[in-house]
Amino acid sequence: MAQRSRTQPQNTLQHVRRRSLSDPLAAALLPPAGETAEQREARLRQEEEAKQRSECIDKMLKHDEKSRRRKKTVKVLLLGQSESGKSTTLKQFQLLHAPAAFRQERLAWRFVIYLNLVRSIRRILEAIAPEDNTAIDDDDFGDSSDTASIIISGSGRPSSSLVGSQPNYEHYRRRLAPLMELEQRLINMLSDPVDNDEHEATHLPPSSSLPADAHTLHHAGSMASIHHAGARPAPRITIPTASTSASSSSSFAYSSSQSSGNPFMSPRSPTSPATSMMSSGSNELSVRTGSNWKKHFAFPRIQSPKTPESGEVEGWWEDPNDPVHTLNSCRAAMSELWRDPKVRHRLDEKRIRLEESSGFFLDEIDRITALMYFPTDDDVLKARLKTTGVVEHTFSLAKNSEWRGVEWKIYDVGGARNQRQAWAPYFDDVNAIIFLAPISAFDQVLAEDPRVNRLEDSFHLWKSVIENKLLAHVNIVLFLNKCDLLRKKLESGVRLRNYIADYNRPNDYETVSHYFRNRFGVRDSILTANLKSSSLM
Ligand SMILES: Nc1nc2c(ncn2[C@@H]2O[C@H](COP(=O)(O)OP(=O)(O)OP(=O)(O)O)[C@@H](O)[C@H]2O)c(=O)[nH]1
Ligand SMILES: [Mg+2]
Repeated sequence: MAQRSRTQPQNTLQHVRRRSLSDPLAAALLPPAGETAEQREARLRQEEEAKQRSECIDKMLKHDEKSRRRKKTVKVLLLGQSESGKSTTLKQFQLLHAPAAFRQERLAWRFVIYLNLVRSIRRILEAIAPEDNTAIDDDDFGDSSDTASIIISGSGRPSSSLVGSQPNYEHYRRRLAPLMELEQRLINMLSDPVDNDEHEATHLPPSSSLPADAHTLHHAGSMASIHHAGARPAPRITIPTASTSASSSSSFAYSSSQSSGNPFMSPRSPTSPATSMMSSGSNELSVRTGSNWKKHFAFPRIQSPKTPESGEVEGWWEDPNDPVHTLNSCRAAMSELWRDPKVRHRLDEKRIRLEESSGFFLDEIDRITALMYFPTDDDVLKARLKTTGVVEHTFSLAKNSEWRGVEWKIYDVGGARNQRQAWAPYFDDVNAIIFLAPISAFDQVLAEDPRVNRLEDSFHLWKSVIENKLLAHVNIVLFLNKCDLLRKKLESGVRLRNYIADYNRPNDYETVSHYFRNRFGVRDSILTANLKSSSLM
């Protein structure tokens, strides 16, 4: 055996020498001629060590690659103006992919839903207030600058015939006064849950008073974490505001009081049919909550059974201080108010369509004010809470999904104008952007600036995103959102032609939505270029 092992390398050597005639690499690796037995042994030992080192490196590389694949992260940024539906889209992701966590938090949304309902009631009371005193007393209603979201469209002003002959709604105001006190209490509760730590915001300034770099956030998931707006260095980037960019680049053929060059009809124009356009949520209260608000409210105080002997369930409804009691005691007055034909007529006169506004729960007063009300998935999706700052949500898809092993990070941002400066720092680091444009908003104006049409703002925001060089490598998905509201709006007789003068096609949903699809740039050359550079086309 020993003899064989000594002669075998010589045979191999001869073989290699023969091969080396035609193989330059093999020739370069040939042992030196006249190699002694000791030299050969040392060389073979070195070769063996090198081979082991190489195998070890291969193993490490394979391991690194495996763990890199295991930890692959996809980052998605949700963009769009305020109330475009970003947080709702995120909730839908959560419901689909992390339903257990979503459902665990449902109870926490109870207070947001109550607040939405109370604010709709306040909005009605404001609308039916005597003409010479449209603002409701601060004593009754807290900060009167905070109104619920409303949608107003069409050309109508309140009929002058109503002035002076208004029914007296005083009894509603009297019966519903406890709700106005409750509104403030709910706001305080949401902003200041008892287990908030001292580093989190614990107060609720109206949105108008939020500093431009507001960095306190609310989040919508147990897996959320907070990103302070200033946490990343911002690359140089400009997101033009609609008011500065509207006149120059729009390819929209909107009619207008065109002297300004603004293709959208000005809501202030005396000749515009949009004279009564109002903000969708003027001075909407921004609830600045810390990350603990859901944790605090999500754990129901339910004990079942109440005692070993009884089958009764004990819960929050037995706490006399729970907000549900005030709501429950006002439910009859709320229902009467909402069903009162004169009140509805007044809302129609003022072109206020609360049923299309954010956080609309007026059709479900009885269910929502029930003592044992527990929000459904749909209720949570419908609940409206404005986002301030940027919130990061992390989750993984189901194990059997083709995306298993991939970690998803979704960034939900505030869409109001004073929030948009927080977007840019995320641009250089995301894989995809989902941009939401609510196409039902063609007859609305921004809450932050009632001179700007919401659709116009959305369009210019969209353009500034797709034209942005920093985003040239990013996959951009456009969601034309609130299609259900668009359909309802058109069916109720609101005419797109009144807002886009050279729109001369039918006013049905299919034609209008197709028109918006085109307008939002599926044919846009810049979008095409961006999609090409990101290998999507
Ligand atoms: N009817 C209808 N309502 C929607 C749709 N998408 C969102 N909403 C509602 O619109 C309201 C506003 O949606 P949000 O998701 O809070 O809007 P946002 O873009 O996060 O707004 P900001 O946080 O202010 O930037 C919520 O009450 C949602 O339930 C939709 O497609 N149809
Ligand atoms: Mg939001």
